[in-house]
Amino acid sequence: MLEVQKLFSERDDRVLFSQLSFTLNAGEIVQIEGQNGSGKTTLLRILSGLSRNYEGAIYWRGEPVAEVREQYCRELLYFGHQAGVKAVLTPEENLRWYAALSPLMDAAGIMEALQQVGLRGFEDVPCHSLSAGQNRRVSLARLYLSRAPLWILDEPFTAIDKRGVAAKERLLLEHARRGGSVLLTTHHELGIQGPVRKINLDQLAGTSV
Ligand SMILES: Nc1ncnc2c1ncn2[C@@H]1O[C@H](COP(=O)(O)OP(=O)(O)OP(=O)(O)O)[C@@H](O)[C@H]1O
Repeated sequence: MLEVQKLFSERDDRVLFSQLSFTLNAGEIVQIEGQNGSGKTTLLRILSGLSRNYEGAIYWRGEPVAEVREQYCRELLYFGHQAGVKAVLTPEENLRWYAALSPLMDAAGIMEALQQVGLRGFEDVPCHSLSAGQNRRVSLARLYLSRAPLWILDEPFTAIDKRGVAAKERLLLEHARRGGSVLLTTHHELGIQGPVRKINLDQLAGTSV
């Protein structure tokens, strides 16, 4: 589904990765590993179309991403470092806003999604009154609503407690079993028993995998 060829990126004259090539297939979960500052977020931002700071080629369903950008963005769910939640809105309003932006979000499932992330009872509370972990949970609730085939998730488990992490890991596995693909970074050791492939930027920058 997603193919990366000979990707090169540098920051402040420091090469983060070069000649980085890999494929993310349907039904696969790929974890990008690497030490702090190795370029994981940079890579995910490039693949999400948020950064053009790269050389190399990115293909979506066999087509250069630049030529199918609209379709690619529609089929992509990106979860970044920031919770991406509007503080003045409630959890329910935030999810309705997301659903209005994406045709691949199931607005009818919002209350169930809030239940799944443990936020029933908080649906009407402005997000500025919620904790950091609860705000991350509002954003993570999008995973329960999304029918986007490609999930790119940057540190999705930050500030999430153990039970929450286990539930999200199950969700990633279900997504892969339905034929979806997941590309994620996490410093947390994944407990997923399934199709997880790892790419270590420390070891593999400059090579093909
Ligand atoms: N806004 C920025 N301006 C300039 N350089 C930056 C910026 N953000 C990151 N960098 C540089 O790019 C490099 C890669 O950063 P990146 O955030 O991709 O690393 P990471 O592997 O995700 O790190 P972490 O595990 O700490 O989240 C870092 O060494 C940093 O010096």
